[in-house]
Amino acid sequence: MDKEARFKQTTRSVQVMKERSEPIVMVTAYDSTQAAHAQAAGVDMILVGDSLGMVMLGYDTTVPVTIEDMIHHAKAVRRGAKDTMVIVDMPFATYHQSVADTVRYASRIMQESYVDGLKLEGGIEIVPHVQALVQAGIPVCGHLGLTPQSVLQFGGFRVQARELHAAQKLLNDAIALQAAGSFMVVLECIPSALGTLVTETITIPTIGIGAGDACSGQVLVYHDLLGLGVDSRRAKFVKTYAQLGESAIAAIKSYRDEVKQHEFPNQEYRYDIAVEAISSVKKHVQEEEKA
Ligand SMILES: Nc1nc(=O)c2c([nH]1)NC[C@@H]1CN(c3ccc(C(=O)N[C@@H](CCC(=O)O)C(=O)O)cc3)CN21
Ligand SMILES: CC(C)C(=O)C(=O)O
Ligand SMILES: [Mg+2]
Repeated sequence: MDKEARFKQTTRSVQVMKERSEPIVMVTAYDSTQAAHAQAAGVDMILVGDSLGMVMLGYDTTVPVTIEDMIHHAKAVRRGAKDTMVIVDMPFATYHQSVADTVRYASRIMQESYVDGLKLEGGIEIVPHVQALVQAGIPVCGHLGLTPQSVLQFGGFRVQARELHAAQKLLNDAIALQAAGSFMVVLECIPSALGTLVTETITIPTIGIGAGDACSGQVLVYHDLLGLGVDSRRAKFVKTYAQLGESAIAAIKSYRDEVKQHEFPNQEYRYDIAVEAISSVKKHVQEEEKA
């Protein structure tokens, strides 16, 4: 992999990318190997999403994901992609208590995993928390539209902000997050015309996932874009660029068959020892048994 110094994006450089209409590419990663893949592919930034609860830990939603889970995976991602901007999701209900608690949780993630910023779901309701994090020097990314930590309130993963009032609220939320000092905002699962309107209205970059092509950048979940999932159910916004799940199953089947048929490990995969050495070992064992 390339050892040359790599340009690492910053809050300022992604702002410039929006101004120059240069698309920002983000992908999720949850461990050091996935992070190394993302960095080697040259993405602009990596998200340690709380989607890790669903794709890595087998939960049905992101609600059970803890601060410890996030720090554990964020540390691994940081080790695997030292030269790429890494953003981490604050997990469920860790920025809804006192502002002091929010700063404490956020500081733990920043200082223990050494990442470059945090992402929080929500709009005007969380503005005091966003302001406190920004005051503490933490780069904050917002997240509007389908905010999966509220899936139990939404009654399922569904397209958001299709009605006038909800669309108006989302635009106001984006403006409020920008005013609170956010450097970027993720727009998830909303009509593409609303993604365009938000991107044109605020000056900070927007990162879309199911929010159309006018956003300043795009994000996809690692497992979705690589076709790693066993579950074939996926959102409309997911484009699958490989079928690695099928490849993995086929490879493990081949391994299984070769072991069962005594084909693996053949000579190529074995270690040698001098014939005299092994016969002396045998002799030694036989003498021990007699004694
Ligand atoms: N693998 C994975 N990919 C994701 O993008 C993702 C996660 N997990 N987990 C956390 C959230 C949950 N997300 C989801 C999950 C499901 C839909 C979904 O099924 N959407 C329907 C909407 C149907 C409608 O309202 O009309 C779709 O068909 O797109 C959307 C986003 C996005 N995030
Ligand atoms: C889907 C993205 C935006 C996310 O929040 C996650 O992966 O958790
Ligand atoms: Mg998330």
